[in-house]
Amino acid sequence: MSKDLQISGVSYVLSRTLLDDIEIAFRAGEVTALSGPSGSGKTTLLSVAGGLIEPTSGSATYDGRPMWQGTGDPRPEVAFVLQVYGLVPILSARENVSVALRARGVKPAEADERAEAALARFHIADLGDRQVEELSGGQMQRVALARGLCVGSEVLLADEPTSELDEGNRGLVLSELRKEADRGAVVVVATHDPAVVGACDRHYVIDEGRLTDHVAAVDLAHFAHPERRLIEEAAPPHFDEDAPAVLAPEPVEGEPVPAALPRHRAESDAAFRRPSDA
Ligand SMILES: Nc1ncnc2c1ncn2[C@@H]1O[C@H](COP(=O)(O)OP(=O)(O)OP(=O)(O)O)[C@@H](O)[C@H]1O
Repeated sequence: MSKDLQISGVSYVLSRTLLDDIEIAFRAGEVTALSGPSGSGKTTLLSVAGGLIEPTSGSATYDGRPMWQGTGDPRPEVAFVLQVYGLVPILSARENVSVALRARGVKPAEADERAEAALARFHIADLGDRQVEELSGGQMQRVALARGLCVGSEVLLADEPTSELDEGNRGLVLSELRKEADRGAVVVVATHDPAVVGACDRHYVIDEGRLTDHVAAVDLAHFAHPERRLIEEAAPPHFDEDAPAVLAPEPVEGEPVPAALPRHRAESDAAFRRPSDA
């Protein structure tokens, strides 16, 4: 049996539906990108996929076994790189990595040695003794990556692992994620970064908790404009289908009256079109 991470008919409902009948096979040996607008359900899907939360219906299974174990603890073969890092601020960078190994039964001396090597993978071996609370956001992100990747997990779920990194470090992270896939792991990366998506083997897009079926049409550049994202998070274009045209700018005395601007959602915004719109 292939060691894929199978998401079968997964829905997750709280006061509203956060995931709606998701069907994906995350393949072993591949790096898969998961993208979509902010709040579309990427983190929620990773949480179901890794066994942190129980789906309302459907299942996540790896190697034929359910990810949800009834406790919210992930299976031992799963590792996360969390969006908020999940580091212990008062521990050193090395200790933060080492505890993940010790929790998996690695003896302290060996865990420290492997932690050192994991930090070196992300070019932060020199920060090993530094308390995490003294690190920059990008440095913390690399510690979280070192911790996620050091355990040699079979399933690696990374939530926006490059959001704080410059181009050079992003390339480094991508090549390390690739190594994880090359040794046979399932690697899933939730990301807004087109460069990350471009480096992955497969790409799925979520919109309002649903998997879209027009992946090829996604305008990747859309995700790269933080200012545009901020505007759209305040008033997502796909939520206001019937919104009137944006108000015309104030007229300036002595100049022709300006025409109303076109609607915010442009025809080219395929990334945010629902499949039913196509
Ligand atoms: N515990 C919760 N209770 C209620 N709503 C929740 C809960 N967790 C998440 N949500 C909502 O579920 C939706 C999906 O959230 P999620 O974090 O999965 O999105 P995302 O695609 O990862 O977003 P981002 O790109 O901003 O990280 C959001 O509208 C969020 O507000």
